[in-house]
Amino acid sequence: MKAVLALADGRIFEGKSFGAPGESTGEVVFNTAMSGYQEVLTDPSYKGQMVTMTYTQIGNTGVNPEDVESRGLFLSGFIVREYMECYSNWRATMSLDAYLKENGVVGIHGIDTRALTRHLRDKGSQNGIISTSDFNHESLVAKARAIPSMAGLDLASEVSCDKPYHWTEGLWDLAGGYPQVDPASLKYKVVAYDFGIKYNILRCLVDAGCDVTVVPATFKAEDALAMNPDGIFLSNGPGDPEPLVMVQEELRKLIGKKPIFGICLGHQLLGLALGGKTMKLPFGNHGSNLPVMDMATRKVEITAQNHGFAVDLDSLGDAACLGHENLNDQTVEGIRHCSLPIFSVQHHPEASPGPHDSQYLFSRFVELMEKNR
Ligand SMILES: NC(=O)CC[C@H](N)C(=O)O
Repeated sequence: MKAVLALADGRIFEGKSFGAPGESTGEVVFNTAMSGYQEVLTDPSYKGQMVTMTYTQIGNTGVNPEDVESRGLFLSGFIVREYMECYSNWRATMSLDAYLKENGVVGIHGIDTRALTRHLRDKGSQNGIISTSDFNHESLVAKARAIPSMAGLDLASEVSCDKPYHWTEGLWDLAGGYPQVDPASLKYKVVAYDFGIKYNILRCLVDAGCDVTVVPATFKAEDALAMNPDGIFLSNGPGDPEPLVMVQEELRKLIGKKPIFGICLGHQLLGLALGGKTMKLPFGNHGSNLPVMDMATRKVEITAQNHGFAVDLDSLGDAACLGHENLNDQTVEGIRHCSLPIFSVQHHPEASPGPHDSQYLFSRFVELMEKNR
């Protein structure tokens, strides 16, 4: 079946349908990870976006029930060069096409994803539409133009959990899969704010010795403090951090009370709570091969990233200093409070998918909690 991708600026890509048929809109972004498409698909931070993979063949390893980063698929479209229906992997239980159909995600394959990526890189991320029913270019472009910009959108509250829950699953290994860890062996009580949290963050926290209670995005600071945690964690999530004003207000009440660690949207919200500003990047960083420097050690790590917004360092004044720097575009990759045990990173130390270079950050959080007990 035919499918068409139309961008708001009028660029058209004609290809074939895979996954669910229908029509879907979102901000089109490119991801440069060479593997891990299932983790990309289940990352809630992609809500409201359509993802194109720069890697050429997608689907080869099928889909399995274990490599999921959340309870579902939140992205609005998936765009690939060559979809491989014939999959092979000992863990696979179904094809990618069947998985996308089952989850209602519209896909398109057989298009020139290199041209699409270069276009987005030169012109910036923009809204688009994939359709398997309307092939009229003008009508499609008009529909793509009608959808709201990602800037200003509060999407985190749509993917957060409804009520608090306890997490005890540790990191996967070949011999035993995902272990259930005895909470009695976990030394540090952590309240993790869920703005669209990825499971592997929770697993990394457990692996570092944290007894984690996940709470909704709207959870009040006083309720978090009443749980007497050793530390507060702020998760990744979709959309623009700026409209989450209530969350920023609650975070302000936590600053100075407990050690805090934030990742991605959590990092951006922390920047805003500290009085800084965030901005939209032209096309952001989405991939698992992005170089970052830890300013404390001046070591370079290769990181997983998925973001379209960034913290503006100058706007923070003396409230925080640069903790990590992105070596590709020199954007703020992390901040560190000058006197309090508070830090955050824009990238993803939990990887999934991606390298594990940054996993030390979970130990850094634990060290802060140990010192401040
Ligand atoms: N992965 C994330 O947490 C993304 C944060 C935010 N939605 C951004 O695009 O920058």
